[in-house]
Amino acid sequence: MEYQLPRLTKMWTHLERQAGGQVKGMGEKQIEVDKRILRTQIGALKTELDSVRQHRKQYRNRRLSVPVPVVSLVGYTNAGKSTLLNRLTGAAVLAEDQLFATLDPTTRRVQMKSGKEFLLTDTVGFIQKLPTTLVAAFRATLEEISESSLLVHVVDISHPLAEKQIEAVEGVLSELDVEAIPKLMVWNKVDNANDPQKLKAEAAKKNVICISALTGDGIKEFLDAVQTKLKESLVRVEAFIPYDKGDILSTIHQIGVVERTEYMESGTLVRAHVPLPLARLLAPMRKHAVTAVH
Ligand SMILES: Nc1nc2c(ncn2[C@@H]2O[C@H](COP(=O)(O)OP(=O)(O)OP(=O)(O)O)[C@@H](O)[C@H]2O)c(=O)[nH]1
Ligand SMILES: [Mg+2]
Repeated sequence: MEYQLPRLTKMWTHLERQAGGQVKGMGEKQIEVDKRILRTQIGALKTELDSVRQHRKQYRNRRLSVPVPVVSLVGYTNAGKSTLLNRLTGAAVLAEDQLFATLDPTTRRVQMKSGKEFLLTDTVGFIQKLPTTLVAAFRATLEEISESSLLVHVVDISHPLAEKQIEAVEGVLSELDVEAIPKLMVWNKVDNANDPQKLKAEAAKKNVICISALTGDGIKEFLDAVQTKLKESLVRVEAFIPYDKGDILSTIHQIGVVERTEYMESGTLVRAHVPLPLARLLAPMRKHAVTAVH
């Protein structure tokens, strides 16, 4: 609509022509009315975007209290992100969690066979040459990408312009300031490719995972790769957990890798590798660790 606004001018000149120049300024008036309607609609949409933004922020804050790593699916529109999310919902490894389902409809909790878990989030698809004003609008839904532990870039490798789409996605990502977040590239729709075997050989060389969200091909490899990447992004912490915070200790065991625990008089001293959100949550207890050691 913002794009349309300054381009309305020429739309009504035919009215004047039809009237044979009798009613000069007729089109002019109509343009003003149209502009007013557009401005009202733009205003309403902006208010709505703001409330979406607020909502998602609340989701994120609530998620922080359950510090499971968040994995975001990003990629060009139509790459198969939503299909992949849904495929995982159907897989045995995934536990649909009511809590999260109500928290955020585009986020699912995935539980691995190892017992580890993560949240998988679907995002809006990217497109080429996104106008700057649109980037701003999308930002509301894309903000949470920047808080993920891992970005999974889903590519429709069967698309003739796959290379260009990859570039476009990387371009948008660079605008979102997420360079520091680990990434995993996934070539989707291998079932649709001319030579799936050749593609898989090529992918193996590039550390890319080949999947078909449609047939389920490669899903196990995908989950393994996510697991490995998440492990690599863990942060080493040492914290003192008081006995009345036993739930935190079990969370550490559940989503982190525990190196050492030492039971002390008033709590447990634990050394572990944990996802960044959990490390943040443990920050106040890490101070205690210093006093406990000395
Ligand atoms: N052949 C084939 N088709 C697939 C595969 N995965 C997804 N599709 C199809 O691709 C189309 C787009 O899938 P979506 O999951 O909606 O794509 P998306 O990335 O979520 O798209 P946006 O939400 O627009 O960004 C659908 O028609 C899917 O059925 C796959 O592995 N193989
Ligand atoms: Mg989608």
